[in-house]
Amino acid sequence: MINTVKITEAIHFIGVNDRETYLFENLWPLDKGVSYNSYLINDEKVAVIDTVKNTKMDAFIEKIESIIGGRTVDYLIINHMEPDHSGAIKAVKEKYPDVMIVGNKKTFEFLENFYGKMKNYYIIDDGDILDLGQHKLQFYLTPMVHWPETMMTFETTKKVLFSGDAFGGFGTLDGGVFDDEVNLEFYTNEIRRYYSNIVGKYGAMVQKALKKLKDADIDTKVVAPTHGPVWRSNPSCIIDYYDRWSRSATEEGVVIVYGSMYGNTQKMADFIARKLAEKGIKNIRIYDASKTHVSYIISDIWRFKGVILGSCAYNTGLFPAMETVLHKIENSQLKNRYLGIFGTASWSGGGVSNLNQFAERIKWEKLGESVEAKSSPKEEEFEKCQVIAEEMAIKLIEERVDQPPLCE
Ligand SMILES: Cc1cc2nc3c(=O)[nH]c(=O)nc-3n(C[C@H](O)[C@H](O)[C@H](O)COP(=O)(O)O)c2cc1C
Repeated sequence: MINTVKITEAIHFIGVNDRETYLFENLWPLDKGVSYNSYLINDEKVAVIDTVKNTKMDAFIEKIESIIGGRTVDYLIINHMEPDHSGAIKAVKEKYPDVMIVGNKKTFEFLENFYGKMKNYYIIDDGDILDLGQHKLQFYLTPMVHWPETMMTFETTKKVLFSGDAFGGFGTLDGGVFDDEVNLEFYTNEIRRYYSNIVGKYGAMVQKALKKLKDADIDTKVVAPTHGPVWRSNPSCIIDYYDRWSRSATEEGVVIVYGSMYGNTQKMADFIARKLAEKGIKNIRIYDASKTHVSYIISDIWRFKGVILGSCAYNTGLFPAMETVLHKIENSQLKNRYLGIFGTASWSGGGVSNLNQFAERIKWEKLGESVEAKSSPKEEEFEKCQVIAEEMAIKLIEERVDQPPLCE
C-alpha cells in the first residue's frame, strides 16, 4: 500500500522524503533531511502541482499511479523550476505524454534551458484561472520568492495555497505531515533556517507577494509548501512568521559569534554573554564560527536584534570562519540590528579592523567601542566588553515588546 495523504477528499499530498542528501543546494546541512512536497488534485481533470528531485522520481510516479491508476495526468503545474521540484517533470511527461505543462512565460524559458524543448505548454498570467471540474486553480505570480519564475497556485473552492518554496523548510516529514501532527518548534526553526539562508535576501519581494495575497482576500485555509509541513490548523502562523522575517522584525536576544584558535577571543565572548545575562537578557546564543555551520548562525541572527562579533587576527585579516559569516550577512542585506565588536591580535591586527570595516558597510547601529586585546584580554578590555554588553542590554530592554512565538 503506497503512502499518500489526503488534504481533502480529492486533494492529495504526494511528497517524498530525502534522508540521503547531506547538503541542500550542496551548501546547507540536512541533519534531519528534507521533504520534496508535491500535490495531486483528482477531479474531472487530474492536476499535479510541482514534482520532486530526480533521485525520487520512481517513488513519486508510484504515488501518482496509486491514486489515479489507469487515468492520466492532465495538467502539471510548475510553481518553481529549481531542480529539487522540477526534477521529475521528464518522468511525468514520459508516463503521461499528453500532459499539459502549466507555468508562466518565465517558467518555460527555465524549463527549456534545463530540460530542452517539450510539447503541450499552457502559459498562464497573473490571476488566470484553470478549471479542473469541481476545483479551480488561480495563479499568482510571485517573482523572486525565490527565483524569477516563482508563482503560487490557489485552489479556490477548498482554499488551499500551493505556495512553492515560500513557507517551506528543512526536515523530513516523519509520519506527521500536517502542522497539527508535528512538533512545531523543530519545524519553525528549520523554516527560519531555510528562509534566512535561501529566501531572506529577497525580503522585499516576499513582502510584495504577501501583500498580493492579502489584497486578493483569498482566506487561505491550508498552506501547502514544497518543503516541510502542510499548514491546515493554523496557516496564519507561518504566514505571519514570513511577514515578520521579511520585514527584518526581531525578537529580544543577542547572538555572539566568534572566531578563535586558542581561546582568548572565546574568553571575551563568554564574558560579554555573562554580562548580558546579568542585565536581564535571556536569549543569548554563543557560536564558535568554526564549529557551527553558518546557516544555523544566520538563522539566529535573523531572529534576534543584537549581534556581537569577535575575531582573532589571522594572517593580517579576519579569522576565516568569521569571513564566511560576514559574507553571508552582507549578502542577505539584513537590516535593523545592534552591533558590538571584539577580538584579539598579537602584532599588527587584522580581525577587529576588518570587523570595523564591516560595521561601516552594513550600517547597523554600533554599540560601545570595538575592543581589541593584545593576545589575551586583561582588565581594560574586559571593562570595554562590559560596556558593549550593558549598552546592548539597555537598548534591548528599552525596546522590549511582547513578541510571543506565533505557532503555539
Ligand atoms: C596562523 C596565525 C596567524 C596569525 N596572524 C596574525 C596577524 O596577522 N596579526 C596579528 O596581530 N596576530 C596574528 N596572530 C596572532 C593571534 O591573532 C593572536 O595570538 C590571538 O590572540 C589569538 O587569539 P585566540 O586565542 O582567540 O585564537 C596569528 C596567529 C596564528 C596562529
